[in-house]
Amino acid sequence: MDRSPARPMFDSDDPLSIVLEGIVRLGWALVRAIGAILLAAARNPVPAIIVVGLAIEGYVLGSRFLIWTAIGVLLALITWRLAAPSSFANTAHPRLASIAAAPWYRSRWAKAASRNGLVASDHQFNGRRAEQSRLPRIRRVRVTRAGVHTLQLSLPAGLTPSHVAAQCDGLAHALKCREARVVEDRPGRVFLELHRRDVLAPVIRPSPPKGQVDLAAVPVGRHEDGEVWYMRLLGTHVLVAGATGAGKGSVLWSLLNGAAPAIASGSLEVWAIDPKGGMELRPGLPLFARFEDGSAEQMCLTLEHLVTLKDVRARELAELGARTHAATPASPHILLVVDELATLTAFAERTIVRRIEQALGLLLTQGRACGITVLAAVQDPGKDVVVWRDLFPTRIAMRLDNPIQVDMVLGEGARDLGATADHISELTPGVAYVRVEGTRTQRRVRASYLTDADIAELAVRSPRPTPVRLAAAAAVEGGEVA
Ligand SMILES: Nc1ncnc2c1ncn2[C@@H]1O[C@H](COP(=O)(O)OP(=O)(O)OP(=O)(O)O)[C@@H](O)[C@H]1O
Repeated sequence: MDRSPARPMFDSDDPLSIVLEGIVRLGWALVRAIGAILLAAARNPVPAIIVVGLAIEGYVLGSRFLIWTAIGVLLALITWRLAAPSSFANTAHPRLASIAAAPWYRSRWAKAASRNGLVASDHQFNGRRAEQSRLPRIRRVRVTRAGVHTLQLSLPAGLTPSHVAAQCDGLAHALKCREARVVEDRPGRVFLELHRRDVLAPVIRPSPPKGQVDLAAVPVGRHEDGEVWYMRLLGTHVLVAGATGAGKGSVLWSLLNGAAPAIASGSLEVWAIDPKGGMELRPGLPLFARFEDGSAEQMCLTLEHLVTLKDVRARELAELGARTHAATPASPHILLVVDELATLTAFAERTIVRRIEQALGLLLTQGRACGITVLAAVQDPGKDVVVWRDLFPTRIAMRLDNPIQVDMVLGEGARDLGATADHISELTPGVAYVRVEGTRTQRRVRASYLTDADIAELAVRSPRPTPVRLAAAAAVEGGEVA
């Protein structure tokens, strides 16, 4: 659209030409206005139908009926709010809030975007200086049930989601919200999420046990948008990184709580290694098929047993011509939990360290197809741990000490895209950033919190069904079965 200063269409001072030009310009402005109204109606069909309905009613029945209609609608909404507050909060409130918020954001957007430098300009075009610049355009404003305001933006050529992400701080201040974050949409579009309050501030209670659990989506907490945070266990390994007190334990216990029906039915077997002397994991002993909190050598043996089991499974799969393991009670999916990866090798002799590293490397590189998932927690994602990082497809960044650690955990550029794990408050343990599978999008989440009593109840409710049935492991350890 050319917004350059008006140039005369007719090169003449003839009054008739001037009048004709005025008529053409007026006609064109009218066509554009009608087009804009139709486009707005197509994008917002419900408000458009309401406005058209009210206009017809006002025309046919007179303005008094319009007033009565408005009063009727207001009373109906108040009755709905009082009689069924949760249905109102889930259905009507987000829509009404979206309608109310849209004009506010549209009126402030141009100033907020241009003052934060979100402008695409043609510096030179065909040897001429460009005459215009463009801002991202708001396509839609939506308020979610959790109260997150989301602006869907169209990006002009020359701007990318990274440009918007880099200006999140400035946009948050300009649009009077606590935090702004970018979520990628399709090419040329992004969602700008505006968080007015921290919806993850209240402690989240664990979800009640379900009859069946899908190991591809185990509930562990809540997303910032109010949805359940599901974690995949099948076909992945999980790295949970966070400073001391960040709440790594709550991710682990929430996962075990969510997966409890599978543990009780025998389709998931949990092997636990607690190098910190069993302080974290020992309360869950009845859940574990194998538990080790002794010497580094014993922990090393446990890892090597699992490697042997992996080899047995790999051979069986090869004989069957299958490429991935299907969990059954006879051959369950195995979750190996290591509570502190760095401590595992910190105080061990060099030969043990080498054996541990070799076993862990084999499990991380070959375990997934054989139905083995490694979940490891680390306090410091420094040099020692970062070598393993790329072998963990699922990574969770809890409260970390500095921005460099955020990129160490989530990958290069994650901090710039909005994963501000170094800003997580010490008052909100369990809060973390996770990457959405298959995308560069990061989401803020919080794990549910199981008290000591909840953990004790979980251990009684969902113990493992039988002792470990690992012939291969027994062979390595001379017949010993945990
Ligand atoms: N999801 C949560 N919601 C609310 N409070 C939590 C949550 N997770 C942990 N906490 C609180 O924070 C404290 C520290 O949590 P936790 O021990 O799990 O941290 P950690 O990261 O495992 O620390 P460390 O590495 O030192 O063991 C807990 O005692 C608990 O009071």
